Amino acid sequence: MKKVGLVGWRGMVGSVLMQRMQEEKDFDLIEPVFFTTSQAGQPAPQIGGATGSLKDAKSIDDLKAMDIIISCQGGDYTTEMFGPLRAAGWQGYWIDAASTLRMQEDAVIVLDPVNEHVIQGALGRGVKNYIGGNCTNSIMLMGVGGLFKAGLVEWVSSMTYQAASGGGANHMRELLKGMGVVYGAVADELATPASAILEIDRKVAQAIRSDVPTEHFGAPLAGGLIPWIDKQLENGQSKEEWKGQAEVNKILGNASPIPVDGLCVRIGAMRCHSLALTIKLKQDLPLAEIESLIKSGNPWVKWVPNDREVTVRELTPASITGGLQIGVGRVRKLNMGPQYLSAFVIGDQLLWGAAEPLRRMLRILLDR
Ligand SMILES: NC(=O)C1=CN([C@@H]2O[C@H](COP(=O)(O)OP(=O)(O)OC[C@H]3O[C@@H](n4cnc5c(N)ncnc54)[C@H](OP(=O)(O)O)[C@@H]3O)[C@@H](O)[C@H]2O)C=CC1
Ligand SMILES: N[C@@H](CC(=O)OP(=O)(O)O)C(=O)O
Repeated sequence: MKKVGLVGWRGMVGSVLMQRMQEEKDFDLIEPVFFTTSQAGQPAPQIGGATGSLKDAKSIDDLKAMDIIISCQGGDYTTEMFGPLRAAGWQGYWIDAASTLRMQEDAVIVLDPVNEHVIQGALGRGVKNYIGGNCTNSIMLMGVGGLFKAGLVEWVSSMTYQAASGGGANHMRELLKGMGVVYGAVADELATPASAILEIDRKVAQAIRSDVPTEHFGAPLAGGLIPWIDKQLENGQSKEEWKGQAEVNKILGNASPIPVDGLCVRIGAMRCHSLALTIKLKQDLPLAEIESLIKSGNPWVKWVPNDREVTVRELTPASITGGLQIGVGRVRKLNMGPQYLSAFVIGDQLLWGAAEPLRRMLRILLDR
């Protein structure tokens, strides 16, 4: 059995990965070894039949003993450990959630329902680094990958609605605390049906400006939104926006890049990322054909007809969160012309957005 080193297993992405690996019985196929950057020597978790103690995730010798390493520990860890580990002669497979290595020549961005051909080609060439994509990009491609596969996409404008979980556990907590602060500011008035709505609104605005915590997001998210995610680049894009075109084309293995651009916005959802897409198709196709191409993209596409009642029930974080289905709906032709299509795509940011592509890459390696 392959020795698989698990780094970052107790973080948010790592915990979702552990859950999925247990559900899919992946631990039956591996010898798991749990690592930590902070708790070396403490007992390993009771996951997947592991015994013994936690290994030091900074020990090159311990890491070198692994056939495969999966890291959900974050970019700083990858930056610190990956180079020295390879320099020490380690030849194993590195599977990672962090963005650090994504764009490197010797790394593949993994999303096998969309790019298994790219992954298999790279395995054949002896590539050893397999990195999960940015959550928004993975969710978009899981949603409308069928259109890309058919070679129909001329360009995509993608406006995102990204959940708090993209920032990590502390960001989710901050959102919830902020919601509590907003509610608390007007709890008495809400209990009194006769209270004046403008007074409630004034107090809420005051609470959002002054009292909602901003330590992690840098601005109040509860009751609002933040139209910037990640660093600022010189061309005016945010880093999150830059990843769209760079990663989507790398995932697809495109020789000539398809333009992908838009604005990335943080909203007060917990763990579902959504995207409102404008897609320019290379040709005018009937909607029924477009629907069948999108549905044929992969088995996780949940097609939601462009109908009010079903959309508000099925194409929402409340419906999608915690599951593997990727909702695709609001698909219609836009006024701009018959080749212009709208689509709304929504998925769980921690599943297809982070943990699931890594888990499936492990299975691809184990099945070889
Ligand atoms: N968040 C996301 O949605 C996405 C994240 N990623 C990547 O995954 C990386 C990890 O993200 P995420 O899982 O959100 O990070 P977390 O902050 O939840 O976890 C990272 C590490 O923090 C340490 N840690 C310290 N205190 C605690 C605690 N109380 N509970 C759990 N862990 C603790 C753990 O390491 P130790 O055991 O060594 O102390 C853990 O592995 C990101 O940096 C990013 O590179 C990629 C795509 C999406
Ligand atoms: N930046 C994403 C989450 C993330 O970790 O992305 P990446 O893996 O590309 O750094 C978000 O905030 O929603």
